[in-house]
Amino acid sequence: MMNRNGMVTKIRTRIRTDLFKNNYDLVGKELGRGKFAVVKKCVEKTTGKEHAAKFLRKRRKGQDCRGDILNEISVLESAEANPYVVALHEVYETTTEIILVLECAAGGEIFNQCVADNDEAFTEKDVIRLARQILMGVACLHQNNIVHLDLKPQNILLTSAQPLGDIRIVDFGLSRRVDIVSEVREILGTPEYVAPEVLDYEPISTATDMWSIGVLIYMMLTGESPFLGEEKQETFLNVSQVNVDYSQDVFQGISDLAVNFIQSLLIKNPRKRATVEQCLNHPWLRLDSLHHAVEAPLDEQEASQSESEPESPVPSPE
Ligand SMILES: Cc1cnc(Nc2ccc(CC#N)cc2)nc1Nc1cc(C2CC2)[nH]n1
Repeated sequence: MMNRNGMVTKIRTRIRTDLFKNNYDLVGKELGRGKFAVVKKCVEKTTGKEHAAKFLRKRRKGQDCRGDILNEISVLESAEANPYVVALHEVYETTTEIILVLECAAGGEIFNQCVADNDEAFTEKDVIRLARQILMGVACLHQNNIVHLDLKPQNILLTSAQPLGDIRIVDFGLSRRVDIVSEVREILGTPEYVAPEVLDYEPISTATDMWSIGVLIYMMLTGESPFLGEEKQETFLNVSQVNVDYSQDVFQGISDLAVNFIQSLLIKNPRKRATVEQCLNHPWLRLDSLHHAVEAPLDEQEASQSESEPESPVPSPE
């Protein structure tokens, strides 16, 4: 069943009402905290396996938000077959909260690598591999007519940071089914990463996520947030005017194909933006396979080397 703004309230997962703490021990410090949720690492008593418990308050600002939480669960269920969307293990309910027991991605947020200094920063080859995984996860959502609406470096986790593992897309608290939702009632997401149509209260679509992916890849390659201003208003203006710095200062050592990939996404008109399928076919993502190609004769290698990118780590912000 779907309510007025495209949120599903029917789910397959059994909601347990026995005590979460009978089956799990909470360990270590908090993993994350939002306005209405806190995430803590926990260990399942019967298996010793680590999970992440997301405690979601059912009542927010005096409103019953149980339907929103069931929507998040339903989105996780629809992507359960995709390896790059975080897996849902169990669900518990108390009088005040719903607890999602989720797969634990031990490597944490890619945000930390985006802002890391040189030796821990991503190489372009790392970013190509991780970008492909992000796109395959988002493709699964878009094929189910679901938009994430909060794609940002804090919501892309790693199974392992050293050695660099695989990504997991998390936090479907703002997700919507696009076949129902065409208008945004309030500004969703984080200003630095949201598409112009969200700021202009215009219809959202799968293209709204593609803009955010453009911002994500820009940050993973350069360590800089393309639209971030001193104040929120400046950030909004930068997004609305698509003020992006593609200069050599920011992109030195990064391939032209990578820049072209980002430019195909940071486009104001949503209809002109690349779709997730078009991104998965972009030559930049095949650059990585070039490095494994049979060694070309030296003169061809030097020629191709000028287009493709050296192995140097991407620059961190000054
Ligand atoms: C090691 C770790 C470190 N930092 C975070 N941050 C974080 C980011 C976004 C959200 C927002 C959400 N959802 C919650 C925590 N999550 C971690 N592991 C998780 C976190 C999770 C599931 C998603 C909670 N599995 N493994």
